[in-house]
Amino acid sequence: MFDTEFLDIPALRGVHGAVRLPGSKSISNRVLLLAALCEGQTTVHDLLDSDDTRVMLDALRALGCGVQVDGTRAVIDGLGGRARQPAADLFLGNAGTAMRPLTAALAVLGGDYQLRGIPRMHERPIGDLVDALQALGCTVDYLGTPGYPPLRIGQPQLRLDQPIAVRGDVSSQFLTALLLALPLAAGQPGAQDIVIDVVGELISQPYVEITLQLLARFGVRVQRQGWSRFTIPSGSHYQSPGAIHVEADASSASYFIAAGALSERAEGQNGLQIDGVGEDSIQGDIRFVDAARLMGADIVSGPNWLRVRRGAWPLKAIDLDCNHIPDAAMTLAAMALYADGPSTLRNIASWRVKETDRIAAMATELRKLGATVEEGADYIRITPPDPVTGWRAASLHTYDDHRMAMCGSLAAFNAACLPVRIEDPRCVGKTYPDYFEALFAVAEASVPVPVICVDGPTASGKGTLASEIAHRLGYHYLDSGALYRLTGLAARQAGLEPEAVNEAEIADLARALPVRFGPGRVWLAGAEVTDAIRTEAAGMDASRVSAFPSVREALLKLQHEFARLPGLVADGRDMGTQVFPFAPLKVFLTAGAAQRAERRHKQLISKGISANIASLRADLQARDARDTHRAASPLKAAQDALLLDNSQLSVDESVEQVLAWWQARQPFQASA
Ligand SMILES: Nc1ncnc2c1ncn2[C@@H]1O[C@H](COP(=O)(O)OP(=O)(O)O)[C@@H](O)[C@H]1O
Ligand SMILES: Nc1ccn([C@@H]2O[C@H](COP(=O)(O)OP(=O)(O)O)[C@@H](O)[C@H]2O)c(=O)n1
Repeated sequence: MFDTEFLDIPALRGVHGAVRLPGSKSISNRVLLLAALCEGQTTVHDLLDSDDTRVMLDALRALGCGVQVDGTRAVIDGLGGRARQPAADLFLGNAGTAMRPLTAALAVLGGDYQLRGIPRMHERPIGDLVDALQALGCTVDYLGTPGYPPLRIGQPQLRLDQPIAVRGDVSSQFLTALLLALPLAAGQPGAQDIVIDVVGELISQPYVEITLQLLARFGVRVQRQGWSRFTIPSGSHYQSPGAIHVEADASSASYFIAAGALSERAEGQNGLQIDGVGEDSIQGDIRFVDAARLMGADIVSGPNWLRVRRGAWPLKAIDLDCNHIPDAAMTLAAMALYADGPSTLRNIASWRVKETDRIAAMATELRKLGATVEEGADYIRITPPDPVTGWRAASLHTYDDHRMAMCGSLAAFNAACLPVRIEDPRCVGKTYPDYFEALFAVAEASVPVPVICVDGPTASGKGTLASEIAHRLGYHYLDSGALYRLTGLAARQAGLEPEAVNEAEIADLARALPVRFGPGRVWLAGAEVTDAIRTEAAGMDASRVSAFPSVREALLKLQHEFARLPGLVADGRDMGTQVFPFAPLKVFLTAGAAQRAERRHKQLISKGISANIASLRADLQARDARDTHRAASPLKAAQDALLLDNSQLSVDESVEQVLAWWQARQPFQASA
């Protein structure tokens, strides 16, 4: 997951290959609650691992439920219709799929519970559900603003002989919450059939359909008359199905369907394969496929998969009632940027009460990209920018809303080849923590991937600076010196002295270096050598093998492979002069020999290695001399490099300076 302040996505040409989607949020949280309420143990496979599911799991633990999670597999010991903890204070973040059904289930079970979330959760209405629960005898009180969480739940005096009325035109989650909770009462001795009447037109019916299907999996068959009356038969009770698989998330699929439809078609490529969900999915958002087809996407489907590529181009503008796909419809708004005229998405009033006011947010951000946007109480109309001259490089605010961030990434497919900045990319953690990684794994940039080079003499702080810049930008990091150190070590292991007579053999080793990098660690031929390549002797060997032109040539391809989306920071001696000569920012980092010797001394002492400053200084000057005077790629500043002497600067000051240089070269307007 990208944990950076912002993420810059270079312009993208297309996507190809295959992507496997994470589990559905709606199904995951419903299944977790049902598994907790039922009798027996349930193993949940392919569970989504995200902020919202973590919130639900924590709540279930707080209620005394046995919960074991191992990646995407969870084993839940059902409570058998009783909360084991009669009192609890539950923090539910911004997860509507946890707040609503837990409120209903706990209100029906009774106890002393408080349910709260982040400030935005306290602005999301829940009054219609509370009204319905109070009418049937539950005790639910507001702890803050009436009509909104936080809530306090007490003991109920249930009256279930009359039909229960619930509004269906604000959020279908209220009905879902009651449908999940009331079977807990239907199984009690002497209980009658429980009838729920929906007041107003029920929106988001497909989500209710998911609820009904999952209830059936847990042994409760609800009878439905149209979409207005639901009957839970007396005697219903929850029974574990033993094991259950969560389908991949159809809403998450929408971003890749859109990306496939926006991709330039290339010879020999067969579009993007999306695994984990097919057109026969039980999730309502799969109907996004039809909407994407209306806009021109070329989509085929099989059991549990979809394949997408560009069909009509530009996309066709649409005028569509999106009530049946409220979440995925946001993706249509992003696709509308590429249409042949204005597109109107209607009947989307529910957008206003989601993670943020999504109509207002979408209008503001699409305007920044150059679109003309009209918004109404329950619709949005988007006129796309001129494909070549109308686009702007925008820094998109994401409102702590995962879908705003994922939709924003689709702006990177613009033909003007402008990058797009996504602020707070971490917000995708709500439903799809690895969204950007998944996108970058299948995406191809339409411009060279941005590279920042940091070259300079030994112990000037290149590694420290470059890895911190990479961390701050979410870029990959290449420690090119490590490749020479690895080559030196591989030569030693093969019994080869780093001398000219062995150059050809050492170059052969370098060409097929069996190396693997992990965060802060490195392996050579399967054995970890993170520390072994850091000794001064290994540094000296590295310096010697690096003087051989054929070794440098052999390592070139490997170094180029590090330049992957979204970008790279590379440190070494010749990053800016030889390896990445077209890099948009080159920094030549220096510091006085005395300071460098002192830093290296401190670094070694802190690792428990004894060292002498005078001999370190002599060594580094010898290394400087060899690196500077060798014929092959000598150490020197590229002509267009910016010089940074950090003798008197702290690490932070150096980092801020380089970030400021980088920002100054970006085309983004600051976000208001
Ligand atoms: N600007 C700086 N001020 C003070 N110490 C620094 C600075 N930059 C790096 N250092 C320290 O100097 C040591 C050597 O830095 P390193 O990044 O390993 O250098 P290089 O990669 O250039 O050989 C490290 O212990 C690091 O913390
Ligand atoms: N791009 C690079 C990186 C390192 N090197 C060589 O490899 C040796 C080890 O690199 P390093 O970056 O780990 O070394 P230090 O700067 O930490 O001493 C250096 O002394 C250079 O001689 C190179 O020639 N070209």
